[in-house]
Amino acid sequence: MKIDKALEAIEALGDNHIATSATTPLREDAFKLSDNEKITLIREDVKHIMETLGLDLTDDSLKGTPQRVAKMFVNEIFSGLHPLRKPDASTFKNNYKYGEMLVEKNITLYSTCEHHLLPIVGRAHVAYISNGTVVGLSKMNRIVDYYAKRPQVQERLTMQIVQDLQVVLGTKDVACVIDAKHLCVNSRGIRDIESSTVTSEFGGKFKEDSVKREFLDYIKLDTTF
Ligand SMILES: Nc1nc2c(ncn2[C@@H]2O[C@H](COP(=O)(O)OP(=O)(O)OP(=O)(O)O)[C@@H](O)[C@H]2O)c(=O)[nH]1
Ligand SMILES: [Zn+2]
Repeated sequence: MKIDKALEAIEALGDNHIATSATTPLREDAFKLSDNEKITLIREDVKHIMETLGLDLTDDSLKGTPQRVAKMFVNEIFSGLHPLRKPDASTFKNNYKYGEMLVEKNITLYSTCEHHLLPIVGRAHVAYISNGTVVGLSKMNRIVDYYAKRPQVQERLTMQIVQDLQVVLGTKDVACVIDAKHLCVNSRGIRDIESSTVTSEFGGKFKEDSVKREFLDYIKLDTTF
């Protein structure tokens, strides 16, 4: 069942290469190799990088690194590239007729900057106003995590979260704010440890000043992460 769903998703991608700017740029053959085949190839690539740097891969502490990094790329930090891993977002009818904004705030976010392959660490805040459908709370955290587990730019990540929830909930009234630190800015290059990046996407009613303000008041950006 899940495989059929994944194949559908892969086909949809195939027809939609250019799509919107919020689509992760993927090759047409992105899912031809199995995860295990990818791990084997990446292991050799990491080994090559380490050897080129002059490291002795017979050392007890280093010898497992290529396999460890390959597994981490495929199964963990870039696992959200695979449509098969998209979370099932259980939805329910809004029988209790809750008509106000729902905010899931301070969602822990770990992603990877696609320019340097260094961590992005921060918080995502997601909100929606139901038009008859509600989604399980944890599913919002899961959707954030799924898109975060890709090489990302923060702008695209923010838009992907909103666009996905708009489909799941059948409404444009969805918003997301992300406040995150990019280690490529904090730990290398300009090495500005204090700066963080805020991005936002406001759909439907969230474009209205009063609704946007209510959401921003709820989340009162907490910069302690
Ligand atoms: N817009 C955007 N830029 C990002 C994001 N993550 C990293 N970057 C930036 O991507 C840019 C890449 O610029 P380059 O000049 O090619 O890279 P670089 O020589 O390593 O640049 P420095 O980081 O300034 O040393 C840098 O300015 C990064 O700060 C992101 O999520 N969104
Ligand atoms: Zn970067």
